[in-house]
Amino acid sequence: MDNKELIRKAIDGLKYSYAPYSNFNVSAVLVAKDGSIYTGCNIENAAYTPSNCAERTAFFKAVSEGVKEFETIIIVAGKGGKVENITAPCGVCRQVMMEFCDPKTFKIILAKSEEEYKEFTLEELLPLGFGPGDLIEN
Ligand SMILES: O=c1ccn([C@H]2C[C@H](O)[C@@H](CO)O2)c(=O)[nH]1
Ligand SMILES: [Zn+2]
Repeated sequence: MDNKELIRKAIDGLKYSYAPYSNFNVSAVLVAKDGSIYTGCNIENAAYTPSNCAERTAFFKAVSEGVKEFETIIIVAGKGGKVENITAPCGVCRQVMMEFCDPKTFKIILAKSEEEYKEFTLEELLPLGFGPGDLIEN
């Protein structure tokens, strides 16, 4: 899938976002190195803290199925499912990305539409990140 198709898939996934408290809908499409694709939406909770971001939903779906090498994530978001701006991943999600992705090559695409998007590496969004390499000798 090219970037446009991936962004379309992310926008389509906004309909699954469960966000009755913030009304801020987020959808992510995670592309693994083997070509497989994992979607994710934010899932809120009446107790608030159990809420999960769209990005982590996608990562945890993939890892729970044995997939741990990733190339790209596409993120779209907006109040009431209307995407008006690009939205960057929260710090917790950036840290989860750091666990499984090469900060120099993992691409984070923040999209407003199929035509308008910005692309970053994980390193750009999480400079000097702390990751597995700091604990495990490779
Ligand atoms: O990058 C982001 C930012 C926020 N959220 C979710 C968490 C919560 O459900 C709602 C408002 O913060 O948006 C995400 O899923 N991803
Ligand atoms: Zn997050």
